Amino acid sequence: MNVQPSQTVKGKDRYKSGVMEYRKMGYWEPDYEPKDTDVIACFRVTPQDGVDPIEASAAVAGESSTATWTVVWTDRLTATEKYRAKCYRVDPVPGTEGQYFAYIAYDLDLFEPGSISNLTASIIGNVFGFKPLKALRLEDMRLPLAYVKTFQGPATGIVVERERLDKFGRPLLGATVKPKLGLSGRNYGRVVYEALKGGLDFTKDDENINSQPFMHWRERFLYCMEAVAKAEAATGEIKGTYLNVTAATMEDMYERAEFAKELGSCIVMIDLVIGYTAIQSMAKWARRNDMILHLHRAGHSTYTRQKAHGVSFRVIAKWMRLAGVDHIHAGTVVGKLEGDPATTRGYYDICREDFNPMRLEHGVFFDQPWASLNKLMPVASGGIHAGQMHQLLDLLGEDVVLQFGGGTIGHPAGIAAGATANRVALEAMIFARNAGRDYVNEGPTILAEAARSCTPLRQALDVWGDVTFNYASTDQLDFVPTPSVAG
Ligand SMILES: O=C(COP(=O)(O)O)[C@H](O)[C@H](O)COP(=O)(O)O
Ligand SMILES: [Mg+2]
Repeated sequence: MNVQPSQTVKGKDRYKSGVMEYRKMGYWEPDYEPKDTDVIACFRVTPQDGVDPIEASAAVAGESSTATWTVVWTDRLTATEKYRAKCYRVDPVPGTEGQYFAYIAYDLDLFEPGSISNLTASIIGNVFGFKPLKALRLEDMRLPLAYVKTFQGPATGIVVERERLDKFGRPLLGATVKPKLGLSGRNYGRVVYEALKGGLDFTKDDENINSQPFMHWRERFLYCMEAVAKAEAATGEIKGTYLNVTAATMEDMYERAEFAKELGSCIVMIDLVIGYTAIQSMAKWARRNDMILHLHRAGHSTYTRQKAHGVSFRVIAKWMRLAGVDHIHAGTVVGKLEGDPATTRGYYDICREDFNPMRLEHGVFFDQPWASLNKLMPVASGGIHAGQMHQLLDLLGEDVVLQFGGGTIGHPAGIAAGATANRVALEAMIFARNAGRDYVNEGPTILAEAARSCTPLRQALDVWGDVTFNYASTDQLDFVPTPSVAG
């Protein structure tokens, strides 16, 4: 592919009525140097057959900022050179035919401060349906410091969460109550009590538990908080249960969250499907009310999982850190759901670092400052069990919630035994790590040693020790971008 110089039409020809290619309208500017205050997006563009990649990329810049399909004279009433997004670099995706990484810079004034809805209405607004493109994926974004500063960020943050829970030096342990649907409030509360008493720090509602005929929300909240209080009394530890306040309206969500607070809960939960504005509203509520806010990423795989089309989860993670949730499901690598190790590592870094350096090997395309926004606790959940503890600690680190739903509740000796197995496995692994042992390679031995004096752990290893989910990932990093060939 040849380098194409700027083709922006200058002078009065630029505003002559009619259709003009996007690259001629000023949306392809290979000499443009992004400003520190620009928002930058990297898209994976798959043009239709016969469509020039530079023109396709310029069109993405145009349609996600100021352009329409034809020249409009009203551009001249604005500072159009400033407001036009500029595609300044296009690289072929190495090893993949017909796909290109397009880098686009947006002036900060195009965005309302502190609004994910406004940001996304531009960046992923119309452009994903644009006919000359076969597919489009938002791979990553660089959010400038000046913009990051306009967001609240995580309501509580990892440091304060640990202080409130009085738990340090190890991952937190949780479990999703199963079955997902159908339990009555009283039976549900029993699961919560058993799991917390057995050694977990948290239990949680599943993404689709709201207020159904078999258990209305108040019933669930009452039984769950009774279970938390009893488990705290029995163990002397602080416990929590993520009460899912997801509902049809903001008013309903506030009502549920207020009730959770009234009952003494330290945490509430929402689902990603409630939408960006609702998430930001709940984050502000959580900050005002000293609550931890857990986000389940329900629905994300509909647009994050396919490499060629949609939005990478690393971008969703960035948006959610800005939006202000405290927990986010970010993948397990070894569990039942999609999670390439290198890609997942990138997500975890986005949640937990104060500054993300560009790390192409983890899919992170840009340096990203976080301006001291609180850190976001990643949550690993989905088909994990005690036999993987060494791998989980190695892959995911210490600031993470490990959630074993089936891997607690499905234990042959019952829920409390399942929780104990997980707690003992975790503490044995942390102890081995802190004692300087090679816990990754010796992991199975360390677990077997611990299981000698812990029957629940032995039973868990007997049942699940060999369970793995080995499938090809659909969202692997297939590239280390080479220097630009067009820009
Ligand atoms: O119910 C579960 C896990 O249950 P279990 O522990 O029984 O498998 C969660 O909804 C998923 O993990 C979400 O996935 P993700 O965390 O990837 O968003
Ligand atoms: Mg679930």
